[in-house]
Amino acid sequence: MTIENLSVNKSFGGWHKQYSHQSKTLNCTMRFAIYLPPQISSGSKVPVLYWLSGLTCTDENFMQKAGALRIAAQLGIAIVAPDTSPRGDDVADDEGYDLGKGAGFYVNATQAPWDRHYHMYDYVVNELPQLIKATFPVSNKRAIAGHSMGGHGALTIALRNPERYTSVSAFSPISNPLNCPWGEKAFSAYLGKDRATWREYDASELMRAATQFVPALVEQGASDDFLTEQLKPEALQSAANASGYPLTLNLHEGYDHSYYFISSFIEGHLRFHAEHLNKA
Ligand SMILES: N[C@@H](CCC(=O)N[C@@H](CS)C(=O)NCC(=O)O)C(=O)O
Repeated sequence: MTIENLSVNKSFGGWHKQYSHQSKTLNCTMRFAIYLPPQISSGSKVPVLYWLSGLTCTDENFMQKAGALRIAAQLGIAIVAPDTSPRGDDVADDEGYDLGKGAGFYVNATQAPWDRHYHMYDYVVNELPQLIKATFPVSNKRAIAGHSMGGHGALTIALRNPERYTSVSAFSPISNPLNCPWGEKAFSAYLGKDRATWREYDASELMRAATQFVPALVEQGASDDFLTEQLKPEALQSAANASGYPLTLNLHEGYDHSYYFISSFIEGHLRFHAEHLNKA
């Protein structure tokens, strides 16, 4: 496992770093970012929050715009931000911003031409955490969070792997991709026509059937342009009610879909994760 360091920036006493590596799972070269808090200087192993970004993003959007690093430094949490899809000239793409590069949807594609590279589910669940553990001073404690498409990714990954994550949170997640245009377009392409195969990537379906619980926190802006057609947090709430899932869903008057919204509430999410990551 060779990885190459691309950048280092000291920030709030810790370090923001970007790396590239050859991913076996995605069959291409990938970039990710990690924030290492100051606590690693004393030889401590720190827990990790994985952040999954939304459509059109790379590893950079969250690290530059969310205002998370000051709080992560205080709390002693590392943050890992992967890219949102496989990358490279030989990777299949689409003209739309909501399919192909920048839009991997955190699934394992089964349909050509996408199945050659688009295995973001396995990358985030298996390969990336193994690489992070082998390379950085991190403990086995892991949490996961994300925005929009990344909120869908974080919720579905935590719901399917409850033993791996202490907590999950999301901003403006695509909560019911089976029943929205973004989800229908991406899942038809990546997973094919059989909608039965889509269910394992739908947060509301998974939450409704859940028997093992990972504490979940969701933030949603009431003035988000995507709220009614694409995001459907009411489907997630009704699923949580059905299974008794420990979901806290907060709706915020006037906030939209942007990083202005995320940066307004990120501190609460980091503190929520710290509380669960620091439990024995
Ligand atoms: N039509 C929009 C949709 C993309 C969008 O809103 N992306 C969100 C995630 S779903 C985002 O985080 N954009 C990058 C940013 O704000 O830094 C665009 O192409 O700009």
